[in-house]
Amino acid sequence: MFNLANQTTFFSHHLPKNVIPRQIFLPEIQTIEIFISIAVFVAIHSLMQRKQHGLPVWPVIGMFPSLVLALRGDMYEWISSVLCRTNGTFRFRGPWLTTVHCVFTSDPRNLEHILKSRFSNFPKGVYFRDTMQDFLGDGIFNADDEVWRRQRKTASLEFHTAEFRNLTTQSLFELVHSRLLPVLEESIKNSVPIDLQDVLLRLTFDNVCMIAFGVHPGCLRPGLPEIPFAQAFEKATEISVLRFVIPMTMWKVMRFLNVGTEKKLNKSIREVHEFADEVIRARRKELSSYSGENKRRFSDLLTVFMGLKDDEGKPYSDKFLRDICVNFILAGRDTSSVALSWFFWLLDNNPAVKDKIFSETCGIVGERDESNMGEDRGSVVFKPEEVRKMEYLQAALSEALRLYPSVPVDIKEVIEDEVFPDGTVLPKGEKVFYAIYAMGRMETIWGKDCREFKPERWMKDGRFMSESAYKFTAFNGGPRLCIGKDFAYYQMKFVAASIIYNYQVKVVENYPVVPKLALTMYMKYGLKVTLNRRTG
Ligand code: HEM
Repeated sequence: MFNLANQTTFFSHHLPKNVIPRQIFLPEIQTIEIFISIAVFVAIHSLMQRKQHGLPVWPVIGMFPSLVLALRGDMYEWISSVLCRTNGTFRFRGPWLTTVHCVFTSDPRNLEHILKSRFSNFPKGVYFRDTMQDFLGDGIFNADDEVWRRQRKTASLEFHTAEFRNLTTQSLFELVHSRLLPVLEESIKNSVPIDLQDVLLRLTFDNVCMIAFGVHPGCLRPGLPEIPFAQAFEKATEISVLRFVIPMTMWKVMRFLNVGTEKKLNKSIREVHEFADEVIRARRKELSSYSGENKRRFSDLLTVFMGLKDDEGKPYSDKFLRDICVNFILAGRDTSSVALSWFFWLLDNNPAVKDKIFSETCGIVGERDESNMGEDRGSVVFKPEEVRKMEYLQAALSEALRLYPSVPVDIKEVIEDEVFPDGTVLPKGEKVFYAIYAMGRMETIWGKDCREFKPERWMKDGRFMSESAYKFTAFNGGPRLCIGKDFAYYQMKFVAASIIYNYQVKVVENYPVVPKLALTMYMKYGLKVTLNRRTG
């Protein structure tokens, strides 16, 4: 029979001599038992909620433990697995009294609803604006309503002018032939692997600075020098995204005290802004020395916006001009280069696709008239009309973006109570994350082979066939469809074709390739490759 007195004696025999045995009373044991029973019940109940809600829901802290665990691994794969379990939509419940609550979706019907049918009810919203305000200010990515509309209209018009097209293609041509290929040649000469992601980031950074500012920071040149502005820009995007997973009050307090990640963010943003302010000052000075028609020789966005007036008929402030440029750099810098990095990694794993792209480029060069034949391989420059003909390459790039979209997750906020087409109820103020990365991994959207890299799924009768923007959302959709989409395809095709036509690219064996948590889908450790010149 259970005897409490005997139990106490048993314990006292086994205690070191100098420890005075403490009496354990029945009520105390009962309290412990009750406490353990409650804990077990709560744990079982919370874990059982995983079936209904996709994740365990704990009292007070909600699903936060799962998020913390996910942050230590691959966040995008984690979101995808939860969305696959929950048929494409789930509600994330964070700790009580925090802002970490939202809905995740990857259902194309919901995406069409958000991005097109009910566009005005799903702005970027206060939460996104608050989180990104320090870095992006009132620039196009961070703006809604009139502030967004005005920038969108002006930029869209400018992107379609002949001067702008000339500026972008000319700058790209020079970057590839006078910078990229010499840098790649240097790595062959020195027989050292090269970080292709770093090289591509430098290329698109120089290219987009030309588009936004009309200046060339010179990131891509032999020796690959460190450019403080580019480094600060990267740090600022990386740290800004952390604000989405830290409770708002916490990062606001850290910002106020200027400590931890907020201190680093503050420093990086200051450096980005100082660079932009300097360019703006120099441009104003330069423009004031020109008159009339001479001003037309600048077709970058900064100069275009400098010539416009706000609602009150006043020229835009330097701060607003800075925001516009910083946002365009963010839009055009990382997106194409990280997409190209994933593309080259996928080609390394799929040599048959690489061979097909090489054959396509050779076929196009082969169609040139006799006078151009016999050109040295390195001196072949693809013309815009030839780049447009590379349909299989376009399919392969689209397939890479389907699996590794440059913007893996995007966010909107609901203004008025709403119901998604899949029945999910969204109260006013709810934050909605649409998981573009997860969409590429949904069998319900792309079929059983969704995780395979198959450019052929984009080809029909030998021609590239695009997909609905609500199924393939790498470039967003609806009124906020990426302004730079056509240019981005041109840029990626030109760069990819120039590399593949000239070199065999091989990823260094066993090189770790994993995504990094940032606004855009960087490879955490870059992409180390070796190059061999093609001959013949
Ligand atoms: C592979 C390359 C690219 C991809 C995957 C891409 C993707 C996207 C996505 C997903 C958005 C929506 C972002 C949001 O609203 O939160 C977007 C917007 C935008 N993109 Fe791109 N982009 C690419 C290249 C470019 C380039 C090269 C430029 C310009 C030089 C550019 C300019 C813009 C602009 C200005 C917006 C804002 C549109 C708006 O809010 O109205 N993009 N892009």
